[in-house]
Amino acid sequence: MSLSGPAPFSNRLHIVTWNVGSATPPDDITSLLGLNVGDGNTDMYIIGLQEVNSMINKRLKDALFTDQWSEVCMERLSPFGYVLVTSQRMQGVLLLVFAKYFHLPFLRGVQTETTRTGLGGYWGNKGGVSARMSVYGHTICFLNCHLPAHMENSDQRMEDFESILQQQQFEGQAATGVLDHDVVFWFGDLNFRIDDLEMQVVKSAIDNNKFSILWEKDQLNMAKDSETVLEGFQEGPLKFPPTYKFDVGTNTYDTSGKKRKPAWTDRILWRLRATAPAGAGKRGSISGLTSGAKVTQHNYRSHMEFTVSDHKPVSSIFTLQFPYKVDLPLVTIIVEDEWNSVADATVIFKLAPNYSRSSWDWIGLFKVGFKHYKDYVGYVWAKQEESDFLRQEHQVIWMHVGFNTRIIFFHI
Ligand SMILES: O=P(O)(O)O[C@@H]1[C@H](O)[C@H](O)[C@@H](OP(=O)(O)O)[C@H](OP(=O)(O)O)[C@H]1O
Repeated sequence: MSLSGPAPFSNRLHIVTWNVGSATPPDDITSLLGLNVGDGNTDMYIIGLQEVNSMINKRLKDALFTDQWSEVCMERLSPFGYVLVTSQRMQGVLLLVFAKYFHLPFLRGVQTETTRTGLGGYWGNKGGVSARMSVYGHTICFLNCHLPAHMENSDQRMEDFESILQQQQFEGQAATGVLDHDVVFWFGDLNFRIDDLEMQVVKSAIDNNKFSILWEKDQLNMAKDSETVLEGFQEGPLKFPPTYKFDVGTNTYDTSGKKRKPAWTDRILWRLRATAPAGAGKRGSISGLTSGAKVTQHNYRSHMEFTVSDHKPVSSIFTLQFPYKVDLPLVTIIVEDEWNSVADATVIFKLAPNYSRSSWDWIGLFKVGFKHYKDYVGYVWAKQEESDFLRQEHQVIWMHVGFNTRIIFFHI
């Protein structure tokens, strides 16, 4: 581990949650991703969807991704240098985590979890999917939930959230449960409603931009006062109109026979792990290192322009700051020269002393603009021969590769 001086390290995250209501993706999601207004400084995109249709996308050859939403997100983000780091799907609940390709060597311990809570835990129409990783040495967990619908199920939503937290356990020492991570982002169609107030009162508050009248009757805000599991979770002010429920294709609240009361069902919250008091043992010392972690929310908004679903998408941009950065690569790849022939296609790699090799390690050759880690042009196994044990440098040679562009990664 290296402490690279006093300068804090910061990461810009763009998080989206959207219940897409089984719709096919709209042609253009540029504004949802802020690609039209951004300064290109976003480090990671985290996209949590609910009610994704399971229809197989025949255009996609790679069997890994079988839905149009993953494809459209990859198509939009890869030209900007974002690569899908991991994804997790549980029926309609989908989580996609993208990062700028040059961060990849420093995103480690990537794991995902799923928890079904529908039909008493047997059906994945409701529940949570998560992805965790360490980012330059700091543990982060992203949890995308779709909690039960309907006004009267507020307690059930809290119970399901607790059971998702209990059931999601990751391997390894650094962080085993969701709340053990340095930072947690919790988002999704959490399905909380606005209690008590009559439809007319809610609609008039919305029409007159007086959202604060509704805040205190929002079930999630109310639950924050009484539920211990919500301690430490923070959320920015809801300064956008409730994102549910709209007539599809319009910006008009539900005119169907169901007449659902508008609600902020779609939310993005975050939580910093509490720092253990001094002398609290091993955990305490880990916490000591992360005590300067800071999350700044730059915006929290809905996107009214998207009408394919009965929900509007919600997005938020955050800066994450940590007091230090672990930026020593486990593997250094050295390409000495331009490759002009197959014979030149040689790469030397050096491993950090603390890196324990696996026979599954491979080195991939990627085109600039690659979409995910299996999107390689070619790969070779980073095999370890007995005679290699004492060597610090190792060499691999590619055969049969094209020589257009290249990015090389060691896959752990
Ligand atoms: O698709 P699922 O997981 O089974 O759950 C449905 C989903 O949450 C819909 O949003 C909801 O419709 P509303 O948003 O209109 O309430 C529907 O309620 P419903 O049974 O009243 O149609 C739920 O059953």
